[in-house]
Amino acid sequence: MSCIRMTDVRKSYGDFLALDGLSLSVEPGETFGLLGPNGAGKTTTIQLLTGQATPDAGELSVLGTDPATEPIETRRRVGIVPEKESPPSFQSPREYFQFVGQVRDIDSETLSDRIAEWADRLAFEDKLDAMATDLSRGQQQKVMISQAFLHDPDVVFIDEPLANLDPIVQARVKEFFESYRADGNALFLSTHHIEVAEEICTRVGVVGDGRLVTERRPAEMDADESLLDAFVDEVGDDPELDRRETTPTA
Ligand SMILES: Nc1ncnc2c1ncn2[C@@H]1O[C@H](COP(=O)(O)OP(=O)(O)OP(=O)(O)O)[C@@H](O)[C@H]1O
Repeated sequence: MSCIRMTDVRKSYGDFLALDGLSLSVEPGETFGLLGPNGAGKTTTIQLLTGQATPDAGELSVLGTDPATEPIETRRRVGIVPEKESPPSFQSPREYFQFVGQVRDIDSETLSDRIAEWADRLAFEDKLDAMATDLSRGQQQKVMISQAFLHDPDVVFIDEPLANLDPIVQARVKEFFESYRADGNALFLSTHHIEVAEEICTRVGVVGDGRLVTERRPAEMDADESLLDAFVDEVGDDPELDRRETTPTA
């Protein structure tokens, strides 16, 4: 069974058609990357799949749950690192993780082991008890990545997974992603960094015109093919896509 399935999903904001029949699926063991121009609908797609927004039409399924009608059940099963979000400013990372542990029903021994494991993996043990407001952007990103995996979810959604991370931490995150994927879980990433998508994704989809316009498997691409060329060919001349105004019904 697919971990993630979207079929003919449409989503408008007022008159503005953000998704126009988007279909995709992600299987266990995949790292799926979503590429697309600014405003193409990547964040909207993640919001729909994680129960933060509801579609106007179409079908959604995440680990056998429907995020539109069972958002709490979906969020219990997945991890999320949303775009532009930080840990709560007046909590320490440890306090925030304890809160996540309570909401996600993680027993205290397991939780303290996982906090230690993530602080070690991403090298922020010395900041575990600092106020989040005093952390750098990169340190906040480390906390946000860690919280997404604390409850051992089967699918994790991350917007710009390597943003603000130094090269050593990036390497550790990539190594973890690879083992997480290889264990039969799925990662759903959204990024503007084509080289990141090329390096860490097993499959990449390009969104344009509110739909998935092409897909590539980086490992299977010919030496003379590039994801950048595929991206430019499909969406390069149309950054603010003229489809968007839905025709008013008189
Ligand atoms: N709440 C909203 N109200 C109105 N329009 C919205 C809303 N949220 C998103 N949109 C519009 O829907 C389109 C898709 O937005 P979305 O954030 O999904 O794009 P994106 O691919 O994540 O963009 P970026 O790469 O710039 O982050 C954009 O044109 C955006 O302006």
